[in-house]
Amino acid sequence: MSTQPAPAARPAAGAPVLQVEGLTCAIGGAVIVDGVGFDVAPGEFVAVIGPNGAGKTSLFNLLSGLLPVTGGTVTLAGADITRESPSARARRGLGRTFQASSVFVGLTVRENVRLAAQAKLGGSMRPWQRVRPGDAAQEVAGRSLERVGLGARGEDLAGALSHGDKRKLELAILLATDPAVVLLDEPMAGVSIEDVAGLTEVIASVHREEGKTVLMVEHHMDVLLGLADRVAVMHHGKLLALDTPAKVTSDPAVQQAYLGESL
Ligand SMILES: Nc1ncnc2c1ncn2[C@@H]1O[C@H](COP(=O)(O)OP(=O)(O)OP(=O)(O)O)[C@@H](O)[C@H]1O
Repeated sequence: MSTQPAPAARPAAGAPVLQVEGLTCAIGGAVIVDGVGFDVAPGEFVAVIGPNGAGKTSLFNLLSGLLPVTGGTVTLAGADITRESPSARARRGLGRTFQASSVFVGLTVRENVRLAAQAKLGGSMRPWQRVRPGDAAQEVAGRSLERVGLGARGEDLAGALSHGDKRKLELAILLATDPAVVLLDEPMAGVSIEDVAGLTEVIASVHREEGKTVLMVEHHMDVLLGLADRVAVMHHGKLLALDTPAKVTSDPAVQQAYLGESL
């Protein structure tokens, strides 16, 4: 394993941090993502919406390298990453959360974050590693937990957290790897109504105060309206619209795509 921390993705001045061109994925005769193209500026917040089965998660899987690209390109900070492995993309600063919760429930909250920090710093992935004073991974873990409002829960088992707090923990794990571009796949999925506002505020502050570029799949437009600079609408694997939340919600083609579902 390399002992050098990977450099964060940094585009040339004025250039997009993420460029997607003609992105296509055909599996077994079905085209699940079809010629999708868009640019994302550094620090921008782009929401990705669309009816069920529209291709939102598949788009994220293509961006993070979990699905094979069969056409088109993905460029991160000027580097063509289309054929790179998920871990190579992560080292370049492309971070990702998943629709389903993915924390180690048998480890403490702090250990979960510390593991990610250790991996980023090029150290061991052993959760039982002895912590020394001034330990960099421990400090990163502490800062990341404070960042998401879990500073007081570090010694609790991750399995004891509420679903909403597990989502915050996933965000802290992601932040510990210091990604430049963050892909959040339905971070509100399964979160109770009471927890949605708190989680929304955490995501907003991470975006606003740390200048992270965020792409977020989300079904609820009310959550997105206050967060997103632009909204990308997927439909049948294609990019149907990409515009401000107000323009997208009043777009007749988008309303037609959502016929029978709430926008
Ligand atoms: N690995 C795969 N192999 C074959 N088909 C797939 C694969 N992954 C996704 N699909 C198909 O691609 C289409 C898009 O799925 P995807 O999960 O990307 O949609 P989505 O917009 O994220 O939906 P939802 O909002 O329900 O999560 C679906 O028809 C799905 O069955």
